[in-house]
Amino acid sequence: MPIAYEATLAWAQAQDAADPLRGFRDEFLIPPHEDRDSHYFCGNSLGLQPRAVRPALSAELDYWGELGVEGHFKGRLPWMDYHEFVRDDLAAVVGAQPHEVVAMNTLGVNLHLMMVSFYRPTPERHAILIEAGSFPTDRYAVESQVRFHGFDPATALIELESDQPNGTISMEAIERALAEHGSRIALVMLPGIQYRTGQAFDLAAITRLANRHGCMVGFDLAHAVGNLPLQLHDSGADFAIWCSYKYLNSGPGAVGGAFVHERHARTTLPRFAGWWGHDKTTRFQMGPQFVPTYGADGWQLSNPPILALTPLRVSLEIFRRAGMQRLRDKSLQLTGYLEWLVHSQLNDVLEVVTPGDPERRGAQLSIRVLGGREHGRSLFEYLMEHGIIGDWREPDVIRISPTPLYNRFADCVAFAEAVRGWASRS
Ligand SMILES: Cc1ncc(COP(=O)(O)O)c(C=O)c1O
Ligand SMILES: Nc1ccccc1C(=O)C[C@H](N)C(=O)O
Repeated sequence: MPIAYEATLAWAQAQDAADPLRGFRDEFLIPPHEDRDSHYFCGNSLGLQPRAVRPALSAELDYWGELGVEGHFKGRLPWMDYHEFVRDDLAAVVGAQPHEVVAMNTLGVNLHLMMVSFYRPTPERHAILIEAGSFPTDRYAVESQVRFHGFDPATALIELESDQPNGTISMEAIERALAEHGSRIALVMLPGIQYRTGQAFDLAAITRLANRHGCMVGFDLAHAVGNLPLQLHDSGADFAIWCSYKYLNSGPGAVGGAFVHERHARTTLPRFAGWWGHDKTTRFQMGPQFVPTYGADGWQLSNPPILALTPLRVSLEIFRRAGMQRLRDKSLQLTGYLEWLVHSQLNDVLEVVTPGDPERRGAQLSIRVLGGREHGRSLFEYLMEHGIIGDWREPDVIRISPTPLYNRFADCVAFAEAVRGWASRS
């Protein structure tokens, strides 16, 4: 049953007190503003630090200090197999089989590595479908891959234009693009959640459509991982990639991730190879012949950065305890409340860009200030000065993302009060 929202701090605090996930907030360091906690709505850009990260890092440094090279084989979690210690929890977060996921590299690097295998252009079929206004890395990566294969981005890059209010894209638009260009599209490469609009896409429906036209399908899940419960295996996508510094709270520049569907686990498609992708039972025979490990692990190049994987391991333990579905349930309430506050209290100054249907969004609301960009910048700066931490995306959007692990209903009230303070300033 929908909750009857109220705009008061007392009501919000009562919700926070009754929240079954409320204890998780204490597991994070909340950046202070003056002498209090800030209202941190920027988990869509850089998630907060779990308190358990520092001691876990310290433990690895101790192993290194005490064991040296022996740390690869000894210690509580020997470094040799370290990426495997995050595998099951990562698979649970993205809805995959454990051998379909690997934590490695960073998002942009993984996007390129995946395209090496899954963008196999031919003269007849060499186009890539991507959304117009995509995150720059995605645009640069697909364009550079097209050029790398000797094709011309002017014809080989098909950018899906928004056909709905506020820059969002309907399934019908995707259907139309595939009906028109499907036979020449080699790869459909779309986001799980679009970074600027906050729109969530139906991965399974897109994959079904694309497969009907014989296209490979990959998803950039930077803004979806740890935000929406995903079912990557069931979606049927060929691959997906993501970063871990947003909702996964694994720290600036954290180790990213990749999903490769089980049907490609033994693929003979080309890939860029390195020794950590080689079958681990024979890796140390040091032979010249590359024999890829079954599954996503076979795309690894290097032995993993242990100090960088540690925060991911710690963070994923938190996700295991919280559970993606419980996080999503709270997220629906929190973001629904924030949206309700904007619509009912602030509609003279703000409009929400993100779709109103909760199934078509995650935690993030992209908000536009009525009256134009300068008003938007002014509100954004006012919010930051008052300890309401969101982010600004050109040309005119403020992104506010209440995350269920550490945000409270009371944060949403603080946001609304700050907007009112800005609107009524002299
Ligand atoms: C959608 C999207 N793609 C790509 C990137 C770039 O990722 P990285 O710098 O980790 O390669 C980001 C932001 O980090 C992003 O939001
Ligand atoms: N790494 C950063 C460093 C500085 C400022 C932003 C970022 C981001 O990651 C932004 C994020 N990807 C976004 O969706 O805008």
